[in-house]
Amino acid sequence: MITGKTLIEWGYQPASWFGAALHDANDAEAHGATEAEIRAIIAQHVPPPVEPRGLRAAGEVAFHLNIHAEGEGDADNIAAVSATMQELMRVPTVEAGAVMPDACPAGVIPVGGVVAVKGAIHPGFHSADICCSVAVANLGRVDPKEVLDRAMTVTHFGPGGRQQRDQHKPSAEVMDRFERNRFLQWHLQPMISHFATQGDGNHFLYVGTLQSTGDTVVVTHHGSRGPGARLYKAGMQDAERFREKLAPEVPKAAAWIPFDTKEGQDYWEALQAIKDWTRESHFKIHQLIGFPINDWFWNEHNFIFQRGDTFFHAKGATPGWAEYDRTIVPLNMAEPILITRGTDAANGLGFLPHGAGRNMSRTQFLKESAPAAWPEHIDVRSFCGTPDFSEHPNAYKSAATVRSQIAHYGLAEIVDEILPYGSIMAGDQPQPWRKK
Ligand SMILES: Nc1nc2c(ncn2[C@@H]2O[C@H](COP(=O)(O)O)[C@@H](O)[C@H]2O)c(=O)[nH]1
Ligand SMILES: [Mn+2]
Repeated sequence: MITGKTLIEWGYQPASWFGAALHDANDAEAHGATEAEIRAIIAQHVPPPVEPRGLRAAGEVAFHLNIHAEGEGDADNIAAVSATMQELMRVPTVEAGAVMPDACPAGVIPVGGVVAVKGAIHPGFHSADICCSVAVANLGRVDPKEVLDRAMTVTHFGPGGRQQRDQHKPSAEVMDRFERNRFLQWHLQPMISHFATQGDGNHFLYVGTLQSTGDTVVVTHHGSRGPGARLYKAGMQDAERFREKLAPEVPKAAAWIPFDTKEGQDYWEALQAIKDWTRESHFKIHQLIGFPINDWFWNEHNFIFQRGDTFFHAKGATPGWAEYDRTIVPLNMAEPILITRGTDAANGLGFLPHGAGRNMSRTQFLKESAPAAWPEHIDVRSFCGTPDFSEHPNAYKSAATVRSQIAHYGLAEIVDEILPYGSIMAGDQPQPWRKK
């Protein structure tokens, strides 16, 4: 009998074609074929070698730059973002690119960067915070202070998940999709313990009033937490295996999983399950606050979006086509949050900004500015007790500039605004690993 072990002894690497080859080989053996004849049958099943894809020449594919310098630090920031985009456009799967007005450099793809790709999923372009997103709940004419007080007792910030007595579950449908997906079925514990948690950094729970009606609304900002980070890690490992064969010249961080493979299909389904988990996680926090919800919407701003046969990888950009009737653009804790409607502009590849972005790192900001208080007109609370002033509004780029550049590049219209009352942030976390 010819088995996989036989094929390996004959010098083949295990691959998906083994099944059909073994079937035909054993059939031939049963009909009296010689080893030479069987070897010939096996050879017919071996797919032709794949020609590795190299990097494109610099400048071969252009990108749209929807940002221009207006304030201090903008020019350096734009130069760094453009340099990253120029390298990114050399990746052979990438067909188009765009930079949003809130862009800032960050690894292989800038924050505020969008790339259009055919037939491939690049986990490195959504990074660990898969499906970072914003969600709005309209609670009607209730007292914003009471909303913030209640929210402080029911949300969760900080590392890890909720204690067992305080845990909530996503829907049975989402849990079932996790259990059936080979990328997610190892992460059932954080799927529950991290549900309805917000993490840290610039994730927030913001309470404000709608400019159009005066209604009180809650806006949450967080992503897929531990389950998403684990999915990203597994996706990068699979992508690296493909990169070694398909495009060894491409940087590891830009590796991809071909969409039309079993791995590609499973990873895509895992992304959709993670997205639904994240949407439910926002909604659960809003429900826990305990007021009836009159209106609810959300959007992802760190995700891969499929339109036809193109996969738009958006690292910090808001989708702006008809399916997304109302989208949410936060700027900083002291500014209104914009309710936007994208224009599906070609120069934005259909996207609009997802915030204001930063011109300098948190560490640099604290070194240069070190604010000692939050702006007086807002009620800011630090979940972990100590304020994290790297989240001060001054740490972000000018909100006015981002607003004017949204208009200048025709990326969206602003349909309403949420005026700030106050926010809950994670606050400064003890980071014992940094003290070493
Ligand atoms: N309303 C608030 N907006 C904030 C706050 N901190 C940051 N931001 C804005 O959000 C975007 C999105 O950040 P990202 O992590 O998804 O890249 C950021 O660019 C800021 O403009 C806040 O406390 N309140
Ligand atoms: Mn985000």
